[in-house]
Amino acid sequence: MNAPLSTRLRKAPQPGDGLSVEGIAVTYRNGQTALRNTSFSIPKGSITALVGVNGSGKSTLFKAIMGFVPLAAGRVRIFGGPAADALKRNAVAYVPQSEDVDWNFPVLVEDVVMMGRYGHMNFLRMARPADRKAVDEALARVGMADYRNRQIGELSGGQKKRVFLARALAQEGKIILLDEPFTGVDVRTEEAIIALLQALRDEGRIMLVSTHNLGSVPRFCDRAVLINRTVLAEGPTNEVFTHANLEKAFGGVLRQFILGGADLHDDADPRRVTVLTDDERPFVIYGNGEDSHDSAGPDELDEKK
Ligand SMILES: Nc1ncnc2c1ncn2[C@@H]1O[C@H](COP(=O)(O)OP(=O)(O)OP(=O)(O)O)[C@@H](O)[C@H]1O
Repeated sequence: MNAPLSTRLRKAPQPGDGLSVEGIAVTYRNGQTALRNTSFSIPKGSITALVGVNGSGKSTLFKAIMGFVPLAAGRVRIFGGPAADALKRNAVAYVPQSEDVDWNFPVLVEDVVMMGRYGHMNFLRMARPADRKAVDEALARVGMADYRNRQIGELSGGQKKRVFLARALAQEGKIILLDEPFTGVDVRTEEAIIALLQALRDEGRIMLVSTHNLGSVPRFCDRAVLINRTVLAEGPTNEVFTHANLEKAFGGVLRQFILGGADLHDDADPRRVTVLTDDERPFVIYGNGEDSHDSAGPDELDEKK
């Protein structure tokens, strides 16, 4: 027998229970307004893509959630309370863009991951057995245990990303913000990171991932937020990731290829294949018109013909 409606409604994860960004604005000291009236919310146990052109405010949004930049308006709520409380509890982990990290700083891989434990330590920052265990587990989980005594600057781009992910895991962040985790990463590492994010989602964590790899988004992200200085569209990926919305988000920046008619079919089938890309991994749409959002990875294309 079905549970009463009230019980089912209570159990369904609600966006307000997770991360909620409510009408925020960020203006930098040089007068540049990077975000205005920006609102969206995402529930626990989900992966959300943050998508927008260069300079659309993705990194600024992460910094606003982390409290690194002041809000000129609005507020961020986490698990129904003020973001500052969740930040104090180390509930939010941030994996920055590679360009934002000084890789020449002489520090070992295990020390980088131990930094994730700082918030759990007292002011003397003396690592306890529980901290060392968390570091060991985090390194093992990203497949970097063998590199623990290497200098971080000696690693490849993909290995560095995995170490920073390990730092977020060691922190035991319930919300993990990842700024372009796939840039400069080979396909195998990308797959490994995606598998890890999916496992973390199944543990009930929230991941917000900025990416330019449009083709990957429908494959592993439950939701998407399209931004350009404000939110253009947000919600479940299959509703948000439409041709019309991507056009709105990217304007003339996207490269677009359309295949249809005799190039695609040997009958009068009106359906077309549209490939949108701003990066190496394109987003492929198959359907009748502008509003179709029947997406497929490039390798699925043959089956759809
Ligand atoms: N520290 C800063 N001081 C002044 N302006 C800034 C600062 N950081 C970013 N901006 C400006 O804010 C806007 C948004 O930048 P942001 O880095 O958030 O974009 P982004 O979407 O992350 O871009 P990308 O995809 O290139 O990483 C840009 O116009 C940028 O020039």
